[in-house]
Parts: sequence; C-alpha cells; structure tokens
Amino acid sequence: MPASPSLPPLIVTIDGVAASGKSSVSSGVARALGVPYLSSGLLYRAATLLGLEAGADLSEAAVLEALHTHPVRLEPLAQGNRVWQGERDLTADLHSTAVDHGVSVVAVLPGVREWVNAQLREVAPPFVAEGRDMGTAVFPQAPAKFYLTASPRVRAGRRAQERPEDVDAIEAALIRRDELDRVQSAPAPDAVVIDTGPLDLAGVIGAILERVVAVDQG
Ligand SMILES: Nc1ncnc2c1ncn2[C@@H]1O[C@H](COP(=O)(O)OP(=O)(O)OP(=O)(O)O)[C@@H](O)[C@H]1O
Ligand SMILES: Nc1ccn([C@H]2C[C@H](O)[C@@H](COP(=O)(O)O)O2)c(=O)n1
Repeated sequence: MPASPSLPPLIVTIDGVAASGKSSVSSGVARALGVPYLSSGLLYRAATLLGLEAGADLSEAAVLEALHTHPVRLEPLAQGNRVWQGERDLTADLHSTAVDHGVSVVAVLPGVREWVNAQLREVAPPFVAEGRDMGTAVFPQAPAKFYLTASPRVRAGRRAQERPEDVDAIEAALIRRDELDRVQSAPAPDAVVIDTGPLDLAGVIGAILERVVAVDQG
C-alpha cells in the first residue's frame, strides 16, 4: 500500500462575537485534541493594560512603546492561557472594567495588530486559535474554521451568571463592543457559523470536533 502523504499540523480557528463562548469552546476543543489553544484577545488586553499603566493616552506610539519597554508573552495552555511580563503574571488583571473599556480602541491600531499577529505566528502548530480574525487574517490557511454567534441577550445572560452585574447593562456593553470590533470581526468565507444560542457548551464543542475529525481525515 502506498504511504499516505503527511498532512501539515492542524490549525483550528474559532472566531466570534464578544462572549459567544470562544475561550470556553476553544479550551474544550483543544483539550479533546490534546493541543494548546491561543487566545489572541488576551494579547490585545495585555497591550491595553500596559498602555493604561504607562499613564499615557492609548495612542499607537504610547502602546507600542509600553510593549517594547515591558515585553509580554502568551503561555498557551489548553486549560487556560496566561500572559506574562517577565515574572509578573498579568492574567488576572486583563478582564478589569478599565481594560474592557480601552481594548476596542487599542485593538484597531495597525501596529498593535501586527505585534499580536507576529506573536501568534511564532507558535508551532498544531493548535486552536481563537479571536476575531484568526480564520480571515492570521491563519487563512487553516483547514478547519468556525465562527460563533448568539444573540446579545443570550450572551448577556451567560455573563450575568459569572459577574454580579445587571443583565441589561451587560447586554448594552456587549452591543457596543460588537459595534467597535465589527471591522476586524467577520466569518471567513470557508468558516462554519454556529449559533450557540440553542446549544450548551458540550454541544458546541461536540459539533466542532465532529467537523475537525472529518477535515483531518481528509
Ligand atoms: N453554548 C454555551 N452554553 C452555555 N454557556 C456558554 C456557552 N458558551 C459559553 N458559555 C458561557 O458563556 C460565558 C462566556 O464564554 P467565554 O468567556 O468563553 O466567551 P468569549 O467569547 O471567550 O468571551 P470574550 O469575547 O469576552 O473573550 C462563560 O460563562 C461560558 O461558560
Ligand atoms: N483577534 C482578535 C481578538 C480580539 N480582538 C479585540 C476585540 C475585543 O474587544 C478585544 C478583547 O477580546 P476578547 O477577550 O473579548 O476576545 O480584543 C481583536 O480585535 N482581534
């Protein structure tokens, strides 16, 4: 029997709107496949935190200067990513209200996007990459692409289970963030779009794994 041609190491991309389940689903898919996942959003959040801590405006020059002075790195563990600045673990500080408010402004800066993309492309596959533009701009060659959606109300309801905040306020903030992120957040033409509204986490992970296995087996 002829030897089967060796396939390139697998890249799975999982993009989607804010709080659609990208990190929970990516972690589940990555653990099932035994590979790491990369959270691009955490790198945008780290750039924002450093910019805020530098005390300057969130201009491109100020944020890039902060990243240059205090280099950060992503630790892509399957159970949850961490972001380090030297020995300092930034992870717990990346979901503060201040970072939530600033991150959409920082994420549209071209120099910051280049910095994030360069960090991600240094990682050797196989992996699952999650964010907004993993399937379109960063890993367009990925053979398995997904885009998660759910109504703002459903997403706000899920977030309200984690945070002691009013569901209407969470929903309004999500709609605002969707609007600000719209430029870089779109499904790739070859992505499978999944409305997670009617599904639980295990259902979304299972649907993705089924498709990934089919793609990987050619
Ligand atoms: N299909 C689902 N069914 C029920 N709960 C879900 C589902 N998907 C995600 N969740 C829950 O919704 C919340 C948001 O999920 P998660 O943080 O993974 O989203 P995200 O897209 O990574 O968010 P962000 O854009 O803010 O980084 C979590 O509490 C998660 O457990
Ligand atoms: N590939 C990416 C990932 C994230 N962003 C922006 C959009 C969000 O407002 C912010 C934080 O991401 P989250 O933690 O909510 O996934 O970063 C982006 O523009 N591109």
